[in-house]
Amino acid sequence: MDWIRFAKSGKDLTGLRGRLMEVTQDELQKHNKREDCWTCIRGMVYNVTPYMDYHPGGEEELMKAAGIDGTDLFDQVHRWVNYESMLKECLVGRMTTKSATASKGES
Ligand code: HEM
Repeated sequence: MDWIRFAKSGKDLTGLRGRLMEVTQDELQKHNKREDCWTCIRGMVYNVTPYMDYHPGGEEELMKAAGIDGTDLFDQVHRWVNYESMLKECLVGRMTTKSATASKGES
């Protein structure tokens, strides 16, 4: 099956059942493994774990952006790729604008 069909198959690709969350830097960094991989592109955080096997550039390349802001890496290779449309079902949420210190102690 190709990625677009897989992504539209109705599976819960983020594990969040469609809910979006505000993602802190700390949280993003935790998801830096092959089996649990998030990356951030232009402020939006995506769970790219299900996309791993489908990425035309391969797993190793995609893993370079694991748990970090992958915008620069992404732009260096393929600025024109429509990731927003491709990864719509993988959207976890937006990076929080709060600084790590400001959000400490908040629940
Ligand atoms: C996270 C979202 C990403 C998406 C949706 C994505 C999507 C794609 C797509 C659609 C292609 C094929 C492009 C084409 O043939 O014109 C591709 C190729 C490639 N991607 Fe990504 N990519 C992502 C992230 C990354 C990152 C972070 C890197 C590097 C660190 C990367 C490295 C590459 C490389 C090296 C190729 C192969 C280029 C080639 O052989 O022609 N990608 N990617």
